[in-house]
Amino acid sequence: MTNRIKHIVIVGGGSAGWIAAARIAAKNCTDDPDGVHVTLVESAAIGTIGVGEGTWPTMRNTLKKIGISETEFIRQCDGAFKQGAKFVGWTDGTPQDGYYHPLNPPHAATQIDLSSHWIRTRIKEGLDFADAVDFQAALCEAGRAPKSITTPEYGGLANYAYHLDAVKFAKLLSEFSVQKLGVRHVVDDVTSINQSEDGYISSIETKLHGTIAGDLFLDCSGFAALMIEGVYGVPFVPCNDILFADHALALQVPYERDDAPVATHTISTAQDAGWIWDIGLPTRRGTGYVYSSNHTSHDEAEATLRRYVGVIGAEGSTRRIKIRAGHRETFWVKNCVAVGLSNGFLEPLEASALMLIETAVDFVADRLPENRDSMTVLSKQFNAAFTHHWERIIEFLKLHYVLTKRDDTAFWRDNRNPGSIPEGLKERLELWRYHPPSVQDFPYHKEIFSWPSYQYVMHGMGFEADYAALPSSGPDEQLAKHCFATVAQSRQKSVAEMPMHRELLNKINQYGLQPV
Ligand SMILES: Cc1cc2nc3c(=O)[nH]c(=O)nc-3n(C[C@H](O)[C@H](O)[C@H](O)COP(=O)(O)OP(=O)(O)OC[C@H]3O[C@@H](n4cnc5c(N)ncnc54)[C@H](O)[C@@H]3O)c2cc1C
Repeated sequence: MTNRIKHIVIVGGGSAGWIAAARIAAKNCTDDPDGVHVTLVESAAIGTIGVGEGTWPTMRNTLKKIGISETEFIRQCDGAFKQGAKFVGWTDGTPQDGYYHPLNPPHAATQIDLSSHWIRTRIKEGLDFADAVDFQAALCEAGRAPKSITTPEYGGLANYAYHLDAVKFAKLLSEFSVQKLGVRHVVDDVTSINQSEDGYISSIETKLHGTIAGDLFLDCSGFAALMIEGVYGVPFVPCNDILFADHALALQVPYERDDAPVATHTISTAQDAGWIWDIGLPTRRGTGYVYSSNHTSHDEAEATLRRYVGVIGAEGSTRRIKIRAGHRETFWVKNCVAVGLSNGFLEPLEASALMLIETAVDFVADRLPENRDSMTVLSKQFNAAFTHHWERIIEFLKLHYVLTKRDDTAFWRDNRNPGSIPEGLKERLELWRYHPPSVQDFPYHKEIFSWPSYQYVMHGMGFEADYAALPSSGPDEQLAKHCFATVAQSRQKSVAEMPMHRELLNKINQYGLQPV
């Protein structure tokens, strides 16, 4: 067979490059010298973005497939468990304004939709949607872990993801890929890229290592987008008319005491011109203000972040990162696939960037093209999938802004301007006024944010729904009552039985989890 795809060249050694190298090698490389092999080239001079500390639960599967133990991951990456996000001050900005978007779906999700029953009964009792339909928000509020030390690796009582140190994560993946999976690591600058007559990339030129040839090239070069933009000139599709944040200011904060609680959810607190993330790792917190420079100055943003962290963070220095919200028009051209920031980037409101990297890498690793013919078909599927993913993620992030009732600053008022709301979201919100978001609204089999996420955000933000026409009596009502009672019990039981998050992390660092 001519044009067999054997040599994969990855340019870039950030999270995208190393997740790709590890997954592709773990799945496809063997000792056969004539088989598939992977080379990763990264510049020593051009750093990685170095932030990106929240994952989705998909990371558990990714790490398992790569072959890294969960204990090692937690130890090496300063890792912690993430059970969702708490949004503070997003709805009306009053002191009691806060809701959870947990990672567990609502209870008995395949049998009943609890939305209308919650509106009819529980809401009157002052029970938040997330608390009424699942126990995980209670675990977060109590600082309890999603599993215990005897739970096997990658398993849990509750669904969970991770908080991690991005620089340590890239280092772990790099060492594992080189030592255990046979990935060739070249530290060098890519100076130019060569194409053959048919437009396919044939090789890259490096400063010290000369020419490196390949059959399939992954552009993981971050915002530089060396191949997807540099070679193929694929246009960038901006969405700053929908999502206004254009800068992030990051600041690491120490704990006041070594035994201070570690939050088991990301805290996202609304501000005058954006929002602040707060992520708890065992040894420090990572915080940052994501803001629109059209609605505040850089100095005021710095002051806002420093006010939020207080004296404990006063010594730390901030790092400003520009956000160019949007994505490529197309993502896989000929034998070049853009993965990570070269593919696109949005403000990290629901921490979906690493998940998109995993989605892209799953696609390539699990169905590595055999030859150029199959690559053409796969690239069409990949491009269709990523066009869909970006459209839907933009809508989901915008949902958090559209449902606000805040009127206090131009940032929040501008966000509700109908001209800034995608038509697809407007349409679906109209439907969801009378029917809760359901699986039928998300027909794509690998949806990034599906109906449970929409329900948590919409009900969390007090979306005004009219579900009066939905069944409210008979078997449906009985089942709903039973579900609410079961959730109330599991809320109490899980909070009583699960260890405190920091206690579990200490134990994992000392003894380790049970290997799978
Ligand atoms: C403020 C902020 C917060 C974020 N928070 C989250 C989060 O909570 N969750 C989440 O999932 N994601 C988050 N992200 C996104 C996440 O950080 C990135 O998606 C992820 O790190 C992937 O980056 P990357 O590997 O594509 O690019 P980078 O980390 O920028 O790596 C680019 C690589 O390309 C190499 N390179 C570039 N040019 C050359 C050249 N000429 N020759 C050789 N090598 C070259 C560099 O050396 C580097 O190794 C956040 C991003 C930002 C900005």
